[in-house]
Amino acid sequence: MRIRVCVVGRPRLEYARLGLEEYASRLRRSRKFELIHVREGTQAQEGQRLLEASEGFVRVVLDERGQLVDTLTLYKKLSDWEMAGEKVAFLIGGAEGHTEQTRSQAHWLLSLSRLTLQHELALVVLLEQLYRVETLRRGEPYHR
Ligand SMILES: C[S@@+](CC[C@H](N)C(=O)[O-])C[C@H]1O[C@@H](n2cnc3c(N)ncnc32)[C@H](O)[C@@H]1O
Repeated sequence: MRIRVCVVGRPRLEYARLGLEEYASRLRRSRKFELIHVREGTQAQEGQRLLEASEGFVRVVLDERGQLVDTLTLYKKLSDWEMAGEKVAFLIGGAEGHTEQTRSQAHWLLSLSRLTLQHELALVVLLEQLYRVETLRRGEPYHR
């Protein structure tokens, strides 16, 4: 299945760049995985760019107000979409977060925690979870 992660701007924090490279390279080994950086701008412009970058994909909008799930539920959701032949895009907002317009276009609003995370940190957490799901799919003993 094709997985696309769309994020506002490029990571500036060193630790985020390292985490991102680590999990993105692990994911690319076995998945059609793409990371799209959209240009920063006003909140509305960023929202529009995220929507354009995820056109034709099932949209999972990352937002602290979203549904809190465990890793196995995320795995099940992705497996169901894979069986249905869908491609899935995860959208991470910029410093101001998502607009109501972006949230209204979500197939699923997903929360990683009730805490507000800096968006580069949210990106690293998301990629680690996608990698974790990938190891479950391959039957590897990473998730415990
Ligand atoms: C700094 S946060 C934006 C905070 C903003 N005040 C808001 O209300 O959304 C930037 C982005 O990181 C992601 N993010 C931060 N915390 C998150 C969380 N707990 N769960 C899911 N995504 C989160 C979201 O995509 C969010 O749009």
